[in-house]
Amino acid sequence: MTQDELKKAVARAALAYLVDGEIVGVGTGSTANCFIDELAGIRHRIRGAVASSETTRKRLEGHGITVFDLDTVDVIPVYVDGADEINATLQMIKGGGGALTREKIVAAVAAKFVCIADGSKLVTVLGHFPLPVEVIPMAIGHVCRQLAAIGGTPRLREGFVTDNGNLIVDVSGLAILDASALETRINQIVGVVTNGLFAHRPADVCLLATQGGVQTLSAK
Ligand SMILES: O=C(CO)[C@H](O)[C@H](O)COP(=O)(O)O
Repeated sequence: MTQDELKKAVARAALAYLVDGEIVGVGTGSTANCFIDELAGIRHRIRGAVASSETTRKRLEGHGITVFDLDTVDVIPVYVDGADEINATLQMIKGGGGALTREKIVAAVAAKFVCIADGSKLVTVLGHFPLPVEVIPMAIGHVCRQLAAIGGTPRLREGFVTDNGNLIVDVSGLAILDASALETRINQIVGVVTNGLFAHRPADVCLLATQGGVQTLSAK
C-alpha cells in the first residue's frame, strides 16, 4: 500500500469510534483530510463537527457537514486527528500543519482522542520531528533565546501565520526524555501560546496503518 492508501485505511477505521447523533472533533493535516472525506459518506449519522483549523472547517463544509464553533458545544465524545510523531504511551508531537493550539483546545474538550497515523509516525523517543511552538509575534526574539537556552535550535517557519495570527517556531535538537515536563516548561516561556507536545493530553487510542493492516494501540 502507498502512504496515501495507509492514511485512507486508518481514516476509514476511525469511523467505528463515532457516536451517532453527536458532534465529532476533527483535526488538521493530510490524514485528517482523509478522515473528513470518509466522514462525508456517513454525515447523516452525526450532528456535525468542530474544526481544529480554518482549512478543516472549509473541507468539512465543502462536504455538507455542519460545523459548530467550539464555544457553542459542551460535549465532544470523540476527537480524530493525525500526529507528526507518537510514542508507545501515545504522547505526540503535533503542529506540522501549524494548527497545534486549536487542536489542543478541541482535544481538551473531547472525551476521547483517536489518533490516526501511518506506521512511520510511531517512534521510541519523541523529538526527531522538530517541535512546533506557537508564539505571539512581538515575543519571537525572547522566545527563541529561551528555547536556545534549554538546548533547542529554534527556526522561524518563514511566511507562515497561524489561524490565531501568530508565528510558529520549529525547534530541533531537544532531548525529549520527559515530554510532560518539557511541555510544561516551554509553555511557561512568556510569549508562547502553546507547544506541539501532547503529553498531558495524550491520545486514548492510536489507529496505526501498517502493511499488515490497521493496528489499535492503547496507552500502556
Ligand atoms: O498536527 C497536525 C497539524 O497541525 C497534524 O496532525 C500533523 O502535522 C500530521 O499531519 P499529516 O497527517 O499531514 O502527516
